[in-house]
Amino acid sequence: MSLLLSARDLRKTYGSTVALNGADLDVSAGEIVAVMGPSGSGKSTLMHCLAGIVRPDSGRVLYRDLDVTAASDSERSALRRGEFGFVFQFGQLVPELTCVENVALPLRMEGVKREEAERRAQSWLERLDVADMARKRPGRISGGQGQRVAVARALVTEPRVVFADEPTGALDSLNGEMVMRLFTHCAEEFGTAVVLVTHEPSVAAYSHREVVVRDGSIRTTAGTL
Ligand SMILES: Nc1ncnc2c1ncn2[C@@H]1O[C@H](COP(=O)(O)OP(=O)(O)OP(=O)(O)O)[C@@H](O)[C@H]1O
Repeated sequence: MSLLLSARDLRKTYGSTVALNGADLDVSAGEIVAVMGPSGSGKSTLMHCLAGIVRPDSGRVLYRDLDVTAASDSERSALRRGEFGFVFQFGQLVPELTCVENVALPLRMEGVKREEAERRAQSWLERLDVADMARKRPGRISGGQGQRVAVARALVTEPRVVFADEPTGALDSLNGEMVMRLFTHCAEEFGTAVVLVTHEPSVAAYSHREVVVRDGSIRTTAGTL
């Protein structure tokens, strides 16, 4: 499978805290990579650098032919909107919008008409077994339901790369498996790459490759591919 993302020697400090200390990672199309490691080791910072949300102090991230680290803010936001999908732990759904409007939002931002965007959003809500929540606002549904709505929103644009920070953290094991099976399906069918941070070995078991971040760099890799 072709290489999509390539990070070399990423370094990032916050004041005197070293968050990344020379991290390297390659991610190919169709690959699910589980990023593991202790709290504070730099996992989220690594993901944010890969996704062009945080600019590293030094080092380089390439997405296909684009140097993400050197790209302008508008190029990076176009990349995030058009090519990437995100599932983060907290604060991801817009509270004033219904669930179906939340899922449709990335499509609306790309100029898709409301009716078509909501039809596509509804079909993803169905795949995640939260179709009944479509007309409710996020404050009226459970944390686990909200997490599945957020997964639907990340996948609705059929992104080339999904970045997911603990995507199954609020889910029971059956729903966690459902989300991981859906990621596996997207990887196999559409060549979607999935970079996910998890502490759960049962979730990491769905990945093709596990990487462990320690003290801001990748320390070990175990491959099953
Ligand atoms: N915006 C920030 N400002 C200051 N320090 C930060 C910031 N983001 C991260 N850090 C620090 O950088 C280090 C790495 O943080 P990061 O969130 O990447 O770790 P993590 O492995 O994702 O942790 P966790 O598993 O607890 O989410 C930590 O010491 C953290 O406190």
